[in-house]
Amino acid sequence: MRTAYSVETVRAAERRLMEALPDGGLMRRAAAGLAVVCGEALGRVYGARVVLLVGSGDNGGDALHAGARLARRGAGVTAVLISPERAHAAGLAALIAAGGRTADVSDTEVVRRADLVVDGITGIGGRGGLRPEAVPLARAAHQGRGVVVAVDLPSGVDAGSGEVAGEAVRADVTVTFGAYKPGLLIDPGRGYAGAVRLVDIGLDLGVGPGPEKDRVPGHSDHSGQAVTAELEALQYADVAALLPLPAAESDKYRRGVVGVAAGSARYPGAAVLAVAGALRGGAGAVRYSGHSADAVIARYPETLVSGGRPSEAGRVQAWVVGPGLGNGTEAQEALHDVLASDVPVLMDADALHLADRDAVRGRGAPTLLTPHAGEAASLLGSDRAEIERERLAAVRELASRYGATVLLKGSTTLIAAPSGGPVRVNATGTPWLATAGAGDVLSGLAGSLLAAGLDALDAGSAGAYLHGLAARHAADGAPIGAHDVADAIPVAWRDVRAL
Ligand SMILES: NC(=O)C1=CN([C@@H]2O[C@H](COP(=O)(O)OP(=O)(O)OC[C@H]3O[C@@H](n4cnc5c(N)ncnc54)[C@H](OP(=O)(O)O)[C@@H]3O)[C@@H](O)[C@H]2O)[C@@H](O)CC1
Ligand SMILES: Nc1ncnc2c1ncn2[C@@H]1O[C@H](COP(=O)(O)OP(=O)(O)O)[C@@H](O)[C@H]1O
Ligand SMILES: [K+]
Repeated sequence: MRTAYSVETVRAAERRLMEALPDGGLMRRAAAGLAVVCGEALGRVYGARVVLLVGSGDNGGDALHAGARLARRGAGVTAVLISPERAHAAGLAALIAAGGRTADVSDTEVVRRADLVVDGITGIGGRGGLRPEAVPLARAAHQGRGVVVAVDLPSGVDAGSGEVAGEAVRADVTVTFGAYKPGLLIDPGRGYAGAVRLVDIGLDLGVGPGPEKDRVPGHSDHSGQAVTAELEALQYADVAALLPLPAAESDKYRRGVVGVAAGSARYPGAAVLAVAGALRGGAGAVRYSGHSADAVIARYPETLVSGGRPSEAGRVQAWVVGPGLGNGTEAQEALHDVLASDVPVLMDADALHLADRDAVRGRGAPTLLTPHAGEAASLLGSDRAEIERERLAAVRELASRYGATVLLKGSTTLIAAPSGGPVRVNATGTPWLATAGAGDVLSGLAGSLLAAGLDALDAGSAGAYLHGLAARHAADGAPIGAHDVADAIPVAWRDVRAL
């Protein structure tokens, strides 16, 4: 499990550690790790042209100390000081003592010519996008020939949310200290970070190795304070441990039956795609209820179809409702039946528009909502752009309002439980997944995992993981249709289980 912590949590852990270390000791650790990654990025340090973009806080101090190390190894190091009078004094002295020099903030040419640009404008203390004086430097770094290494996080990215208000540095590599920050894992910030390298500076966040310990919410650190991760990203091994596997005594019913209430005369394809996902999600059988039975059977003859209402379809262990359902009376009846059932329900697409909030909140069994940003915006009375800017806040707000687990789709997929706790983030997707019907496949897949017995948070996050991985396998650099994603789900399972 990869975890990210809030800025407040990281700062508190830093304070505790700083008290135990000599003055400047923590920054020297950070700078040493940063210099190692810079050296790797350069390949050959001796004779390289290194430019440091130095802001007025400790982030600039890290850059200056790392620059001093590179200068001692024979690099030509120039520090562009954005506020010369406020630059980190000890860092600047170390750089000058090591033979480095300074340049004026207007000198974008030196940035353009550098082999390596180290972005130390702002770290976790940054607020808002880059200020105007820093923008030309960030642009020059992007346009120049050198590799860009961001210190702690790309300047201009909000550490807590990934929001980018205005411009931000585009890094090839980000060297982050002590713990991942949410802004490195959530778009748009994630898109600015490049490859993220975590440097251990000895912070104690109460996090041990292995997924079990990481998963304990409110795990206690040395000071006795509860430390809860802000975000969790499942890794291969975590997903492998969650996947339902048939045992010797399994039969199709014991593996779980998933019901799919989807499709309409107008949108039969959505039913076919949801069933396609459901058949590959680990349930032993898929029941289909609705008006697209002929289309479903034609493509997937193994489906148990019924043309009546979901309440007449027979026993299932979880329902998927919504894709292509439409909004007529029959759609409302189907949704009513499904919500009245005592099994977990995944609601997607039209079901999200039709559902009454109190009906969802009042359910005894778990509910998983899977909106994309547009659907989330209409549920929250907001607009799509705002949801995409502040995904973390949006998914938490929805989970709390609906008393349900919410999976917010998009370039970054986030899954939040109604009880709070760490939000899951999934990064296996690819922009090739932005294709019509891909969400229908996900709803079937995650619903099938629910029917097989996973809880809503695990079903959503393991489903999103497999879905993204399947898309990567299917696309492999070329456009794909949603059915290709469904076809590649077994490849993704094998990939995860191969560990
Ligand atoms: N704490 C520790 O133990 C350790 C911390 N470490 C390092 O310290 C970093 C945190 O340092 P920090 O707290 O000094 O804040 P930092 O990120 O440098 O930025 C604040 C400065 O930037 C300015 N500024 C703000 N917004 C801006 C904007 N949009 N555009 C431009 N400028 C802006 C703001 O100026 P002001 O608002 O006062 O005018 C203020 O002066 C952390 O990320 C890590 O790298 C490591 O060494 C490990 C040990
Ligand atoms: N830029 C992107 N990068 C990665 N995944 C994406 C991107 N855009 C969309 N997706 C994923 O593609 C799927 C699209 O689902 P959705 O928006 O519901 O489409 P549809 O309604 O056509 O099925 C979701 O799983 C979403 O997370
Ligand atoms: K930075």
